[in-house]
This record gives sequence, structure tokens and C-alpha cells, in this order.
Amino acid sequence: MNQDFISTLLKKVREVNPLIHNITNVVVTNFTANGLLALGASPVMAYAAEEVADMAKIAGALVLNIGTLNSTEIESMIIAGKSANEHGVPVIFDPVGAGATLFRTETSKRIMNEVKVSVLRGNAAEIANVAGYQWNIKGVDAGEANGNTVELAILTAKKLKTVVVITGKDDVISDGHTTYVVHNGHPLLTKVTGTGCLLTSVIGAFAAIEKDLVLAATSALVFYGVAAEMAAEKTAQRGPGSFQIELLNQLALVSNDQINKYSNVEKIEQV
Ligand SMILES: Nc1ncnc2c1ncn2[C@@H]1O[C@H](COP(=O)(O)OP(=O)(O)OP(=O)(O)O)[C@@H](O)[C@H]1O
Ligand SMILES: Cc1ncsc1CCO
Ligand SMILES: [Mg+2]
Repeated sequence: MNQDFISTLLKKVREVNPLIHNITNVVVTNFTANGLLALGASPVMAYAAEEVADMAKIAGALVLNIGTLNSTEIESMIIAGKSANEHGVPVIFDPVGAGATLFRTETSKRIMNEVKVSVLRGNAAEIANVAGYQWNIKGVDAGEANGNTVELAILTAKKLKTVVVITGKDDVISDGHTTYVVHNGHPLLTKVTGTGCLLTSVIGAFAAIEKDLVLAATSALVFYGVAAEMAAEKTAQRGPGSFQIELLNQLALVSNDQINKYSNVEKIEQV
């Protein structure tokens, strides 16, 4: 994977302006829509069971996020997911808080069973709980790292037959065979709610354009991480509020030169 690939894919995303259908949580709805617009994608939030099948089938990607789940919304997610599957639209799933409550864990497993998920994106605790492995969790944030996230990503990708993205200080992307680690990003991302949720939708925008989902997701992670680094540099003297707004600015402004200069991605050799 070279930096030109990432820049070229970003350019294509901006040219195509893919429609991203989000069924997401009430905390991050506005931030997610603005982040997708800044990037150059076209967001729509649509939740009603009566319309989600029609919306999902015309989208470039469908993003499902269970952050503030309820039973009505879950039924809509399943309907939308099945429609996306029928029409070849990639489905990106963010199992927010899986492991924190039985309802979230069971719902995540149900979505994985009933919908063919193209990319599963969460922190280590969420991914471990969806896959049925042991890990700490505290609310919607991952607990202290207590294991090898590269191994967790590879095992989960093989077990659930999907591309897995585990985020944290370092991000791991794997389909079980090809694995990348992205070292970009900034700790301020953890001081603004919904940066993980927006990232999941950004992965959707890249997956709408690039069929190789490991490359699509890895490119999205590098782009997002570099944008966060630029935003942190500009707002270091202020704080999370300024950083949140500057992250939106940088999603629109980050240049190919900055991506080439700052991208920090490593391919993992597997045996
Ligand atoms: N310590 C860190 N240093 C640098 N980047 C980080 C750090 N922790 C998280 N990130 C980055 O923050 C973004 C969100 O990842 P995170 O794992 O915090 O998601 P999340 O827990 O789902 O977040 P949220 O629930 O707030 O949406 C990713 O781009 C990730 O690379
Ligand atoms: C804080 C919070 N609670 C449910 S969803 C959400 C947004 C970050 O995942
Ligand atoms: Mg999250």
C-alpha cells in the first residue's frame, strides 16, 4: 500500500460524492453528517422501517451503529442491511458498547448473523465481545488494553468472515489474511465524543469507492488519523471543543502532500 493509492482514492471519493446511508446514534448524528460532508461524501440519516430498504439500495454504503439502540431501530437496521446485501452495497457495522450490556452484545451478534457485514469497526473490547472473546469494557470506551489487538483482529476476521477494524492508539485492519497497522491519530480524538462513530462512516465513504475493503479501510484510517494530527497541531493551545471543529476543517483541507508526509502504516507479515 503506498501513499499515492490513498491520495488517489481520496480524490475519487470527492469526485464521486457517494451517498452514505447512516442508521446511527442520537449523540453523533450531526457530527457524522458534517464530517461526511467535509470529506466530500453525501450523508443521509434514515431510520423508518417503511423507507430504509429503498434508501440502502441507492446508497454507496450503509453504516449501522447501535450507540443508542432500541428495538424499533434494530428492526430497521436488519431490513436496511438485507436490502444493501441484495443490491451489492457494502455494510459497515459499529457495535457501540457491545459487552457493556447483554442487549448490545446479543443485538450485535444478531446483526452479524442476519446481515452480511463488509467491515466491522470498534474498539478492542467491542470487537472481542462481538466475537465472543474475553476483554474489558467500560461503557462505550475500551478498557485497559489487555491483549494483542493484531491477533484479535485476525482471529475475529476469520471467525466472522468479515474485514475487522480495531481502533485505539494504533489501528488494526485485517481480513484474516492481509493485515495493516496504522499509527496515525491523536489522543485528543478520545476527548471528543463520536470520533469513532464518524470514522466508521468515513470508512463507509471509502468502501463505496474501493472494492478491496482492506485497502479502503486502511486508507480511511490513514486519512482520518492525519487529519486529526493536523487538527491537533492547530488547536493544541485550546482544547477539545476547538479540536472537534478543526477536525471537520481538516477532513476537508488535508492535502495529498500532508498524507504523503505523515502517513504511518505498517503491513504485518503473517505466517
Ligand atoms: N490514544 C490514541 N492516540 C491516537 N489516536 C487514538 C487514540 N485512541 C483512539 N485514537 C483514534 O481515535 C479514533 C476513534 O477511535 P476509538 O478507538 O477511540 O473509537 P471509539 O471508542 O469507538 O470512539 P467513540 O465511542 O467516541 O466514537 C480512531 O481514529 C483512533 O485511531
Ligand atoms: C456517549 C455515547 N453513548 C451512547 S453512543 C455514544 C457516542 C459515542 O459512541
Ligand atoms: Mg465507538
